[in-house]
Amino acid sequence: MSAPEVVVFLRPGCHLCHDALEDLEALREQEPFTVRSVDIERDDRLHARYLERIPVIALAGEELCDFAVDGERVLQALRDLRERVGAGAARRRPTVAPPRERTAEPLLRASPVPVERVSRIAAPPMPTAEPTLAPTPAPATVGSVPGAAGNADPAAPRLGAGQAERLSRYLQVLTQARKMGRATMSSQELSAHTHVNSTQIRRDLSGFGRFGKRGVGYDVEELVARIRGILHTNQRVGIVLLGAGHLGRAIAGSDVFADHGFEVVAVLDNDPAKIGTPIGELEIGDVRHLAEVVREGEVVVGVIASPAKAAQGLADELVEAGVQIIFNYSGALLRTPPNVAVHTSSPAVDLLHALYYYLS
Ligand SMILES: NC(=O)c1ccc[n+]([C@@H]2O[C@H](COP(=O)([O-])OP(=O)(O)OC[C@H]3O[C@@H](n4cnc5c(N)ncnc54)[C@H](O)[C@@H]3O)[C@@H](O)[C@H]2O)c1
Repeated sequence: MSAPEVVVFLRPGCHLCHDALEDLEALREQEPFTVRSVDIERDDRLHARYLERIPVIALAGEELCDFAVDGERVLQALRDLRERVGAGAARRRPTVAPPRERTAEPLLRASPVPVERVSRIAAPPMPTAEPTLAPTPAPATVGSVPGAAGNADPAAPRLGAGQAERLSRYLQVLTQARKMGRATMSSQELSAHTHVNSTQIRRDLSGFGRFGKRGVGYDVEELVARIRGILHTNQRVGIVLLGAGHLGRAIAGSDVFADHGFEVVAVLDNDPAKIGTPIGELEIGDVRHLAEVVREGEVVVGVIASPAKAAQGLADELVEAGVQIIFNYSGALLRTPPNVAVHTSSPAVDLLHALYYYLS
């Protein structure tokens, strides 16, 4: 019997696919088989069918696993196939001519897809420098940072809102890990800290090149740089902080924003007793100079850390000054034009979420 053929549906640049080929190579020490790579990008039907699951590993027309090689499953399927072929050969033994032994059925035999024969398993070309995240349809996209667009990575793909949100969470955890002196982090660990399952994480990061190393994990430094490039936060983003009270002082004195490339260019308040006094490395400015500060400091984000009753007025002034992203700590329900993104921070939200699962 000639060696059965395992088919791997993949695309170039997918590091999970590359890992799968390496894993199959290792399995060949335990069972004899050949490997055929099929590039799904050469066939629309295969692309539509497998894009979200690559690498998909198949044997004799049956899909065995996706995202990664399940070694046990593949070996078992090979053994089963060997037995089936052996039994078939035994049943046909009375025939005069020795039967031509069955080999594994190629999946999608009629497919016109040109396939690449891999006699020795070799890694497919891995253009790791370019992100290959599939662009998501326009309505769910996240706009690039106004005012920082000149610095945006032109090669970075448009991300869906969910993808951008998850990448921001990965970045937050990885940045913290880096601060704590960590050089690597596994996808399982990233999953535990972000509450995103590790398959989703691997899928999100698979277009970023080969950052993960089996048994070692992601290189924290490299991945931080790469995600920041994709999220366009590898450049300075100016912030104006409104309200120099307890919260304003805490923010100004911490690196909560600085860690991610945000620079607090000014802290403004309306209390004459506070104006002109130091806060962090700055001096508290007069909120009446807001428009000027936004213009000269190339401010992109306005952070409201005032009492709720002052928040709408401050939001109006930010919009008037041209700011399109407002980070609202006050909890006030703000009315803003549709082109302005308001993010309201409430520590209670995450707790409410956690409580729901605890109680139900
Ligand atoms: N989301 C969170 O995690 C979180 C945490 C703490 C506080 N908060 C909220 O943040 C806000 C600030 O809390 P705090 O404890 O720092 O309050 P605070 O009273 O200590 O400070 C508020 C500051 O805003 C200034 N201010 C008032 N009106 C202003 C105006 N029109 N323009 C500019 N400055 C003005 C005040 O002079 C004061 O310095 C509150 O709305 C609070 O509920 C949110």
